Amino acid sequence: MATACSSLPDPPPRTYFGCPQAQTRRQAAATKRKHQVSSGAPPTKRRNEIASLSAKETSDKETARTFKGNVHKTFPPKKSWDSTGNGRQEKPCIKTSSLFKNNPEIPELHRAVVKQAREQVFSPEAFQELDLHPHLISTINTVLKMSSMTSVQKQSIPVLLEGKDALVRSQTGSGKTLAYCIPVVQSLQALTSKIQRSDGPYALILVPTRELALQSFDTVQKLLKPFTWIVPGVLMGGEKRKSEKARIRKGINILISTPGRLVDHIRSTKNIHFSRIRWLVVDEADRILDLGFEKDITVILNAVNAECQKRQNVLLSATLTEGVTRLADISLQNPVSISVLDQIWEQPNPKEDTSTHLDSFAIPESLDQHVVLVPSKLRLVCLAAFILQKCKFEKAQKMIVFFSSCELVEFHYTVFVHTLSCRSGAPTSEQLPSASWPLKFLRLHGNMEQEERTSVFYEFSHSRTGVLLCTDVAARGLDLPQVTWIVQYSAPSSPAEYIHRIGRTARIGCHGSSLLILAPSEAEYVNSLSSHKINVSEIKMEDILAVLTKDDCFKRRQRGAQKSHATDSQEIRERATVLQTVFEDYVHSSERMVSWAKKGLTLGGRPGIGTSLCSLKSCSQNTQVVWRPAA
Ligand SMILES: Nc1ncnc2c1ncn2[C@@H]1O[C@H](COP(=O)(O)OP(=O)(O)OP(=O)(O)O)[C@@H](O)[C@H]1O
Repeated sequence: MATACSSLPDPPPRTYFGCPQAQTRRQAAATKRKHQVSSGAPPTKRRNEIASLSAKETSDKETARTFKGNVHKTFPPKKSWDSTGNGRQEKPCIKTSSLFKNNPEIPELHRAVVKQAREQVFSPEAFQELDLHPHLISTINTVLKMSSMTSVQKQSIPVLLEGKDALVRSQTGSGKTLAYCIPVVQSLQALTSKIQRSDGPYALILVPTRELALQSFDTVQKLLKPFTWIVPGVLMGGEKRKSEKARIRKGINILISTPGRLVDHIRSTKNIHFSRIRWLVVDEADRILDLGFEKDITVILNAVNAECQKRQNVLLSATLTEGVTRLADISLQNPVSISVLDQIWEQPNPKEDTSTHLDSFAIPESLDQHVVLVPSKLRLVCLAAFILQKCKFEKAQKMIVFFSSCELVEFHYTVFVHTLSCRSGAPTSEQLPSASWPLKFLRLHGNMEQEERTSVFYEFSHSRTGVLLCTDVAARGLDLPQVTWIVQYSAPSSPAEYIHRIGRTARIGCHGSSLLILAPSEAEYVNSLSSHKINVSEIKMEDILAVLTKDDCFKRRQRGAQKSHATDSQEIRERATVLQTVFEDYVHSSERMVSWAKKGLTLGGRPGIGTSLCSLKSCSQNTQVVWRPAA
């Protein structure tokens, strides 16, 4: 696997945590480093306090308090780093970054259980029952390998085949792409004067991101297999304008584009015209607006209206926001409104405020949603433990982790690749437990070159396992098969964002799960989700960290054959600290990594990352995080 960035330092690859001796050496080095950072040591007063307690007493008390979330105390006494001069050194007691100290209290979560909106994914009807060209039906059956329609397809396709405009709303992963692609292909192949490539666009499909453009293009291309005279094409940022201009000149009949790139061509490409447009489709309308493309959409609508008035318009969205309704008002004419919510939701209770109905989102029934409250300093180890638990100790899991910025993605990707991945050769039995899977990390964000974005997208799509670290670039409509877990490391900016992120799993009736990681001060967010009829159940942080006891890689190394008398929670705490030390050690292996960690912290990060990794001095401060929606 490629390293995160060619400009990054590339220390020798480590297999997991390496051998026990190497681990001890790293712990020692980390300890030494920390001792050298004089400001990182606890103040004298506190050290004296600590010295008056026995190590075990201290640890037990501290662990117990931490897991209750009420921590204001102490640290195991630090042994000095004592060189005897004969080459033997007294190994230090593991020095922690005070991971379990000075953390805010973890509040009890009291959430109201609400009735979630539900949609039936599949309808009993088959595509054969539609009035489609037989070759189109056989392509759906044999190329796409689909026979039954989903509910949204069952409701939308006949309406669109009748020539009406439509506003289509249905949950993530319910098959909206085919709900408009099938009618578009059916109507264009049936035109009496056969379409010529040089005619230019008959259908314009707007999607929010490049990956989604590729995905929709792929679907259209498959459907067009029997209708070779209709040429599809994709325009998206990141590609060479010159080659796009050449393709436009040759002719594209079904044009799929991101709004920004199309506006670019409207302004600068002579040969682009919309005089024959029959279809205008805005897919993922809510995401297009979220990304600030409203102005671009207006430019496109004006350009199309100027050349052609008579066409069919379709707007599709998983969530119905105010913006989508506004966009529907300006772009659709007498639309049919299609929603797949269960009957019970379609007839709102007269006593119920209708605004709650509008703000409620349908979530796939097969999606289990969880939340965990984690103090800032423990977030990184908690995330790592969760990844290990799911993707290393459990079979065939595929996970997406969402971050709020490209810098955070790059930072975590580099740290994880260099500390958790098995990159060089097969792991030895001592390093890894027998029932373990190799960990593969990928990352996807908007600052990557388009070529790499595309290749990561395809690699993750086709892989059965792996962990994709990404920004919301991956939340928008992407269909990444078999994703089993969605983790939100940075809180979403809105409930709609939450829905789109978790919607990358449990698609088309499959089972999936999600985990939202919140700081204790963000606990209120769970009630905000409840108000949108979204239910999450709590997982305790210590249950996630407990996975570290499954693997002796995380065991604190002691001199001689001393027996550990640690309680379970103390053992977990010590192992979390070993893991944290590995991360800190890696970050401190170069100035560049340290400054990168700080950058990640300032550009969209939270104090957790910085306090635990790049600023040992400030980590002794009790950091309270105020929830700010991710940008
Ligand atoms: N009738 C069908 N039978 C089986 N699979 C289907 C059917 N229709 C679509 N699919 C598959 O379901 C998956 C999800 O479809 P699609 O991406 O269109 O969902 P969506 O509703 O647009 O989701 P999102 O709102 O997240 O963009 C795709 O892999 C698609 O191939």
